[in-house]
Amino acid sequence: MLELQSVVADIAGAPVLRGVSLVLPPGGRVALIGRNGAGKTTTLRAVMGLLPLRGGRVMIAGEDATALPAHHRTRLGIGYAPEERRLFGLFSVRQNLLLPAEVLRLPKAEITRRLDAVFTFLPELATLADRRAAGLSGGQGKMVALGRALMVGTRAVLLDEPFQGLAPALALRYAEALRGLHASFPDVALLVTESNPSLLTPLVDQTYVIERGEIAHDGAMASA
Ligand SMILES: Nc1ncnc2c1ncn2[C@@H]1O[C@H](COP(=O)(O)OP(=O)(O)OP(=O)(O)O)[C@@H](O)[C@H]1O
Repeated sequence: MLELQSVVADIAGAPVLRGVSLVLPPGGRVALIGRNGAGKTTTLRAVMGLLPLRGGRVMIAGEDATALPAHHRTRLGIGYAPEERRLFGLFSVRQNLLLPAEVLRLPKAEITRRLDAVFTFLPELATLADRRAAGLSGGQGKMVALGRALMVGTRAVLLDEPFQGLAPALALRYAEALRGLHASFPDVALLVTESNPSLLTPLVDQTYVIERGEIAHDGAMASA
């Protein structure tokens, strides 16, 4: 569904990704584990087309997406929840969820269908729907960011360190939601980053370890 082939990228003249290759199969669940600064965020940004590549290719659904602008990648069904959520504070939770689907000019009935599916999957978002995003806790905001990624991520969602800064009870709830993702959205593949492998390994089929911009190790995990 998604494949990085020897992706090389620099930031401010310094090499940050040094030939990263990874495969996210359709409906698969993959973790990208690495210390702070290892290149996890940059890898996800490379998938989304948010930084120029010096080498390599990004394949999405069998198509070479390397030269495609970010909004085209979203249109191919990739939802992205960045680490720092980036919600619109003055907008309600519902408006934040609707926005990316409206930007894609999806038909109204399809947007409603997706919003219903997200509310069924994350009922806490239905409860918060009319609240302004600015008034949410960090953990609530992470849930909204997950829901927002699912509004457009019909093929894959990319979650950047979703557990970072979550209180333990919310981390448990978030992990429970990720465990249920496949049952509710069987076609949606999951690529999730984290610095602490113990949080994610029970939730994924495959894990890649990134160190200083290089994939150091990959292996299949026992399924949850
Ligand atoms: N805007 C920038 N300017 C200069 N260097 C940057 C910039 N953004 C990232 N880097 C560098 O690129 C490298 C990889 O950063 P990246 O954010 O991808 O790491 P990460 O694995 O996601 O870690 P973190 O957990 O800190 O987010 C780091 O060495 C970082 O210092």
